Amino acid sequence: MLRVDSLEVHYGSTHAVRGVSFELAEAGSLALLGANGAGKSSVLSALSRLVPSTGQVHLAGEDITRLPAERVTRAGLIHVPEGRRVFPSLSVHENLLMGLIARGSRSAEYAIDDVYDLFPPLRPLRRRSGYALSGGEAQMVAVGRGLLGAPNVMMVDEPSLGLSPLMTETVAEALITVSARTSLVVVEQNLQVATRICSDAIVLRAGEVVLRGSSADVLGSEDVVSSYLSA
Ligand SMILES: Nc1ncnc2c1ncn2[C@@H]1O[C@H](COP(=O)(O)OP(=O)(O)OP(=O)(O)O)[C@@H](O)[C@H]1O
Repeated sequence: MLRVDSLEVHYGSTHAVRGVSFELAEAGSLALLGANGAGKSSVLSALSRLVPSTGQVHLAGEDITRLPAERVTRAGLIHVPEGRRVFPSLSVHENLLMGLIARGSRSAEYAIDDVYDLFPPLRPLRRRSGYALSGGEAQMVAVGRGLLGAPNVMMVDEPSLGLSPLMTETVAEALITVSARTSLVVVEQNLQVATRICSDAIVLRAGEVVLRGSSADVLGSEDVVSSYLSA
């Protein structure tokens, strides 16, 4: 579903992503792990064309390497960014509907009611403004908005960041449900959460892939600990 070859990102003299390659099968799920500054978010930003990069990216067989950001989204590579980016002056319901713009003419995978079923706490909040949401509520809206964009692949950056253990659990359970029918790439600092959501994982250190395998194997590896301790 997604094939990434030899991805490179430079910010001036900082070489943030160094030759990263991976493949994600249909309905596959991949965690991108690593210490602060390892390059995880830069991989997602490069794939969604928010930062310049070199390398090749294929989505569902289509070469999307040179497409501008909005066409990448319309092709179905949907980025749920760190910090959620919920529109403060729109209601929960309106924020969710914004996801439909990304869907374009592709057929719907999820209806808005599916999103409320996935995140029941959002139902009574449908008229509440974005600015009045808690971090967890905003994260549910951000993921729901992504799903309404009919993702071929949804990339979720730090879903548990700043959330309570209970809210982390709600979001993780929802993403596990989503992973049964939607391909996922998840950047996550919380190793346990990431490896529960995703069947496979890669570990980045200083922009390079240093470990890849099933989530169980990666979690059991001693290298993963050292990767987290040394950026
Ligand atoms: N816009 C930018 N301009 C310059 N340097 C950047 C920019 N964004 C990231 N970097 C640098 O690129 C490297 C990789 O950062 P990135 O945010 O991709 O890492 P990360 O693994 O996602 O880290 P974190 O978990 O802290 O978000 C870091 O050295 C960071 O300082």
